[in-house]
Amino acid sequence: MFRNQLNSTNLPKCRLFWQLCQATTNQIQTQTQTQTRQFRVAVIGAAGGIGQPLALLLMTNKLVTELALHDLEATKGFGKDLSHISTVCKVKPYFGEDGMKKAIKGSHIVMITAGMPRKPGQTRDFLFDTNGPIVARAACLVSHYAPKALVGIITNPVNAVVVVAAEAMKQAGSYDPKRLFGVTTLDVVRAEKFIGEHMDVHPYEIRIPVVGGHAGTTIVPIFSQCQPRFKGDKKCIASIVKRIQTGGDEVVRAKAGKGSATLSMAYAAARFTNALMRGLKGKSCAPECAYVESDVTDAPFFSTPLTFGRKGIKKNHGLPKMNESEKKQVKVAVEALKQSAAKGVEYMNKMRE
Ligand SMILES: NC(=O)C1=CN([C@@H]2O[C@H](COP(=O)(O)OP(=O)(O)OC[C@H]3O[C@@H](n4cnc5c(N)ncnc54)[C@H](O)[C@@H]3O)[C@@H](O)[C@H]2O)C=CC1
Ligand SMILES: O=C([O-])CC(=O)C(=O)O
Repeated sequence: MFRNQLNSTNLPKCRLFWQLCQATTNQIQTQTQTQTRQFRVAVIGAAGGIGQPLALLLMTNKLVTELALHDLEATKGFGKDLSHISTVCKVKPYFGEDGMKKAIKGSHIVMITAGMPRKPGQTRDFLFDTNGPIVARAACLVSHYAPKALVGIITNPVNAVVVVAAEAMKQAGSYDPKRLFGVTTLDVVRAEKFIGEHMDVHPYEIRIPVVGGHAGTTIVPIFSQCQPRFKGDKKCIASIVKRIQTGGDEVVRAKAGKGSATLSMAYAAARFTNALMRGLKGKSCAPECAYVESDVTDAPFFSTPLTFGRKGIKKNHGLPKMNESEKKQVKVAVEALKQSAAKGVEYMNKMRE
């Protein structure tokens, strides 16, 4: 409105007055932008295949004020590159062992993508021995240096390393189950894409909960709750469910030894981070599924639709209504997830000994 007034034809034509008005408008716009852009987000593993495009997407998010980029590899080069993008977001590159602590300190959100991706023929579980300790250390540092931060874990195997993170935080003295998330958004993104293609509907219009975990049959898309209503027979549903469950393998095969999903994952992680930030700001956002500690099933961690608030999870919406076939799939997922959780706990108990 103020801007419209300034642009009004009633303004005196005096040049100096006009320049002053313009300067004030710019100042107001800058202040408004600065006031709405207020989160420091740390990306751990930032130089990697997911980390770089995730940093780029976050750089363009109006809610991010500062991006802390950490990797064992140098982040200075691509950090400098990003810092030339004309948004008000500041870029802070960190590297090396000590850098992780500095990147985490003061962050409102910490997205962990550090660790090995799998190769053709490997399961996500194969990565546990390598990635478990990386996630444990990052979680421990969050517990010490940013205990109020919301933490999104992308690193695989999500089903087990999120439990490792929880145990590491408990051992470090500060763990809040409302603030720790295994990022399963890529499963939802894939479901929206594949269903959208099948129904010839824009993927943005598809809403479907994908519950459970993030590996094979632990990924359970609830087609009976798909909106708009899914059009297709049982055989068709089974084939799309299979494609969602093996979407990761599809990409790993196509990349033929050069890693796993990176760009689609960065898109999914940026969407998830945006939902967390909207929650922190007290703004509304459609529920997103994530793998969190819960008592919704017998598995200690389970992905269900969540609404976010200023302290992380505001509401866990629990399991959606399901048909008999979906209930059976959830049962299978729960058994597998109980084992993954036990593996995470056992690992951290051994570390303590
Ligand atoms: N949750 C999900 O849906 C998905 C998870 N992933 C997982 O994300 C992880 C990362 O994948 P990419 O980015 O493709 O791998 P990448 O190998 O391209 O990048 C990983 C980065 O982590 C860094 N790193 C390793 N140890 C570190 C440490 N201790 N501290 C800081 N940085 C460290 C590496 O230097 C590297 O730059 C993998 O475990 C992969 O399986 C991948 C796709 C989807
Ligand atoms: O499959 C992998 O290893 C990476 C991943 O989690 C996915 O693409 O869903």
